[in-house]
Formats: sequence, C-alpha cells, structure tokens
Amino acid sequence: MASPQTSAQVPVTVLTGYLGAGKTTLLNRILSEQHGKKYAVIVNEFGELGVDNDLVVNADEEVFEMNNGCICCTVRGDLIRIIEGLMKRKDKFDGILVETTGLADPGPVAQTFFTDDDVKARTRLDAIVTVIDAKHFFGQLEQGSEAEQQVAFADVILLNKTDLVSPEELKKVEDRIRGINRYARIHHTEKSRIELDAILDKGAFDLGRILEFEPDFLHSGHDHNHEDEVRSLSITADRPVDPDKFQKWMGALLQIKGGDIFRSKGILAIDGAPRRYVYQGVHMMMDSDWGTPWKDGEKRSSKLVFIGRNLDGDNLQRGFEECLK
Ligand SMILES: Nc1nc2c(ncn2[C@@H]2O[C@H](COP(=O)(O)OP(=O)(O)OP(=O)(O)O)[C@@H](O)[C@H]2O)c(=O)[nH]1
Repeated sequence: MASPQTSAQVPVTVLTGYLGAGKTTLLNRILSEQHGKKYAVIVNEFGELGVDNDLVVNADEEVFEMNNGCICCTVRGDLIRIIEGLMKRKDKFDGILVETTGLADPGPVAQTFFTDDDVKARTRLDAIVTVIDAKHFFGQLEQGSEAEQQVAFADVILLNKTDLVSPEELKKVEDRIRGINRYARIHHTEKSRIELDAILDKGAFDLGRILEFEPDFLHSGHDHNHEDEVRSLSITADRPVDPDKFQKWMGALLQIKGGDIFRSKGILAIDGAPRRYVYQGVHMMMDSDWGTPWKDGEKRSSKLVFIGRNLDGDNLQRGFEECLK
C-alpha cells in the first residue's frame, strides 16, 4: 500500500486521452493561467520527432520531452529518472504535469508512483485527468484497449469537442463513459476550457478504486501491447513549405486515408513568415494556426508526423516533397 502522504510530496497530475483529444490544449491552458504556481512538465510522444514540445506555451516552464516510445512501455525508466532529477530541486516548482501519448495505457504510468520507492516517497499522484474527443470516441474504442483504459483510470474526465457533436451524440458518448467508469467527475468542454480548480490539486486519485477493477495493479508486470500495425512516421524538410499546396495535398490525403491516419501534426516553415505554421489533423479533420516566432538565425526546418496504420512512407514523403518550394 502507499505510504501516508506528506506535504513534502510533490503533486503529480497525469493528463491522458486518445490521440488528438485535446491534451496539449489543456496543458497550455494550465500553463497560461495566472495561478502563481510553477509546474515542471513532462511530455511523452509516440513519434521519434517531438512536435508537442514546440506547441507547449510558456517558455518559463521546464519541459522534458520523452520521445521515441510510449510512456507506459519503453520509456518508463526515463520517467523515473526525470522525476528523480526533478526531486533534487523540488523547491523550484509546485507540481508536475505529465502528458502521456494518446496511445498510452495510464495504468503502468500510475503504477510508477506506487512501486518505485524513491518516486513514491517524494511524489503523490494527485489525479489522472482524461480528455475525450466526443466526435471520435466510439471509433477509438475499437482501435485497441487504450481508450477504454484511459476512461477506466480517470479521476476527472473532460468530455471535449462538444462543438463537434449533437446533444444526442454527446449523451451517447457520456453514457458509454459512465458504463466504463462510474466514479469520475465528467465535465463537458470545448477546447479543453475548464476551471483549473476542477483538475489540479484534487487529491482525487483513489488507489482503492483502482484495486477494485485491477486487483494486481501494484504487482502486475506490463503486458500492454500496442497494435503492431499502429506506428508513427516523421518527415523533415529544410526547404520552405507552400501552405496552399500543403493544405490541398493534406485535405485530399485525409479524405482517402483519414480512417487509417489517426493523427497528423506538423510545425512548418513558410517562406517569409515570421512565425511557425502549426498544422493539426485528427482523422479527417484539419486545423492550422500560426505558432511561436522563429528566433533570429534559427534554422527554419519543417517537421511532419503521422500516427496510424498502413502508413505508406514513400508515398507520404513524395507527397510532402511536392509541397516544398
Ligand atoms: N473543434 C474542436 N477542436 C478541438 C477541441 N479541442 C482541441 N481541438 C483541436 O484538436 C486538435 C488536437 O488537439 P491537441 O490538444 O493537440 O490534442 P492532443 O490530445 O494533445 O494530441 P496528441 O498529443 O497528438 O495525442 C487541435 O487542432 C486542437 O485545436 C474542441 O473542443 N473542439
């Protein structure tokens, strides 16, 4: 069992939810709010090229990237090492925020806070906050066990993207969520907009509840297998991107392949533009916006990441190259 919590323990909030649900949007809200607190942020991405790191606002925060693997599988040792490093100077921050990949099973991540002695002594898992994409949730349940596990482990749920579904559809999604987890507090949100009181410092993580549905939680090994065929693919380019060609190419690509391309995102360099161009795709839905400015003398290269199944690397590479100037 967990040792009694003390005020010396730093609270940890785990942000989880399927690919593209709105986790980074939530993280940025937390970091932008005037709460007078300082958080250390750990971001885990499935792809070998980090994009989220560039999307996280507020350069004041310390952001640790954990790429090339899923937090619940290969990089769990990294998580322990990062937390142990942070603990050496824990007076510098008030809490730790961990954003998992959309393909993470939150179970093993939560387990880390109970089974590693050092981590257990110095941190306290405050809550698992799960963001759900109301539009794509039912499809995601069919893509593997992760979406269901993310709901089962949640202490707080943001039922997000309410703007994309009808009230009837929203009700169906909420009923399904309730069927998986009777206890979590559910908040309806758009663009992950929520009062921070509802998610931070809740003391909501309840080991007893987890042990009810996963009695082996504290002892089990990690048997999570990602569907072999789900993989990530990254493309980089040093020449500037033509935004019109890019939009056309991506629009046409996702119309045909959006079922298999679960998530696509990119940070693109546009000729003469002072800011990064941020592209976001979730299945067939696309979005783009201007991101942070390029620094003087900074190399302006673009990176594009796809996560999904049946990804045809040569075809994607060729398509992207045709969008370059
Ligand atoms: N229409 C709509 N779009 C949203 C909402 N919330 C987030 N988005 C968009 O969904 C896309 C993905 O959002 P992110 O916050 O990057 O999602 P994520 O969960 O961090 O994505 P991964 O880290 O890749 O799993 C972005 O284009 C967001 O602007 C919402 O409530 N409604």
